[in-house]
Amino acid sequence: MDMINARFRIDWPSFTLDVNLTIPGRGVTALFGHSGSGKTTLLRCVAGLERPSHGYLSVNGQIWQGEQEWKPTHERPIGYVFQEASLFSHLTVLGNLRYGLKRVAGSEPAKLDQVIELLGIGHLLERKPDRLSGGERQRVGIARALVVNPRILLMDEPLAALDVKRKQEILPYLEQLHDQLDIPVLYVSHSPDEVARLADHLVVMDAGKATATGPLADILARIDLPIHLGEDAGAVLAAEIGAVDSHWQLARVDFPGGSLWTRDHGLPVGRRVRVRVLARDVSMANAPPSHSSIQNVLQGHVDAIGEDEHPGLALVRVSIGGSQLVSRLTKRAAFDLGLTIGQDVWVQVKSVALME
Ligand SMILES: Nc1ncnc2c1ncn2[C@@H]1O[C@H](COP(=O)(O)OP(=O)(O)OP(=O)(O)O)[C@@H](O)[C@H]1O
Repeated sequence: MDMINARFRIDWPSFTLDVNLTIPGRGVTALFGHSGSGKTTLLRCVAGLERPSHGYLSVNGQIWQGEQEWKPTHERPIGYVFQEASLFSHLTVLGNLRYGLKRVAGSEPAKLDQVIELLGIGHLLERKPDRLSGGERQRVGIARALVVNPRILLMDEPLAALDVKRKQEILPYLEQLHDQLDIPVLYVSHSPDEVARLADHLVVMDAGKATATGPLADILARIDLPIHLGEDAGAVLAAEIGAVDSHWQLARVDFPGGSLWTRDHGLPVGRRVRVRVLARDVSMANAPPSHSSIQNVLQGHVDAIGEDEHPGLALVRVSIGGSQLVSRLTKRAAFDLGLTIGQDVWVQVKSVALME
């Protein structure tokens, strides 16, 4: 089975990286954690830019680092995308992509046309980099990383240097990477929103260690992790558009165990989507609510109770059929409801973010 196995130990005077990871060999794995937790250092180890004293790395069956082996960076088939794309200013976009192609030694280059289409940069090919917006530059940077036909794509906060509008512009292209690329992507981010939209798999980094690793929905629904997300705490559900109410312009998203109504985005019935439900938008009751303007009411049972960042708040995980939602409520409300593990509850969901 396709896998990435990575074991690295680095001892610097003020920082130790010590990880032992198995990551799927396909899809987007986000390396998520606070500043200084070691995300970039881990990415650099995979790229061969750091040489850990103890290390092992195999990427889908190829060993890049072992007891005896060490492949230097230029022999590793990687694509690397940084916060800001450093394009050659004297070359056009096409010139920059062709320059990238020269790096391909021995292996078949990616199909240039496919990469250009994937990133939607066909209309920019004759432009020089100084006539591109930040988001366009970054799309060209990603295309350049892909033309070398890498076996893994490493992305280090590729949206961090962009303003909100540019981020929104580039996110749909990044979302397509899941479906269209058959190589693994390691994506460094400290934005919960980006991670919720883009990642399939999550590695949570804290002080040089990987404190949790697993499928995105499972890790986000864990309420016992040392990394708290504050206002961004919540769950992500894999769902499908189940029905559209064109009169009220609403769409129903179905997920294992239930369904929720949200604004219609014009997506067809049957389309697979992701749904993000923030913990602050989920309230709880121990009887079915009778007079409420909130239409999204689901029945489930409490399966975990944990601490929030704020001492007056609790995080409660509720299991609904095969899915889990997280609710954030005051400890006083939790006490008043007499919440215990296994208790039946009704959750009301005030707002649902639909991600295509
Ligand atoms: N070459 C180096 N020598 C010594 N210490 C280093 C070196 N490179 C990074 N560090 C330290 O290692 C720690 C982890 O840095 P790293 O850049 O991997 O964190 P990060 O999680 O990517 O942070 P950010 O989100 O801010 O980019 C930091 O304390 C940093 O100062």
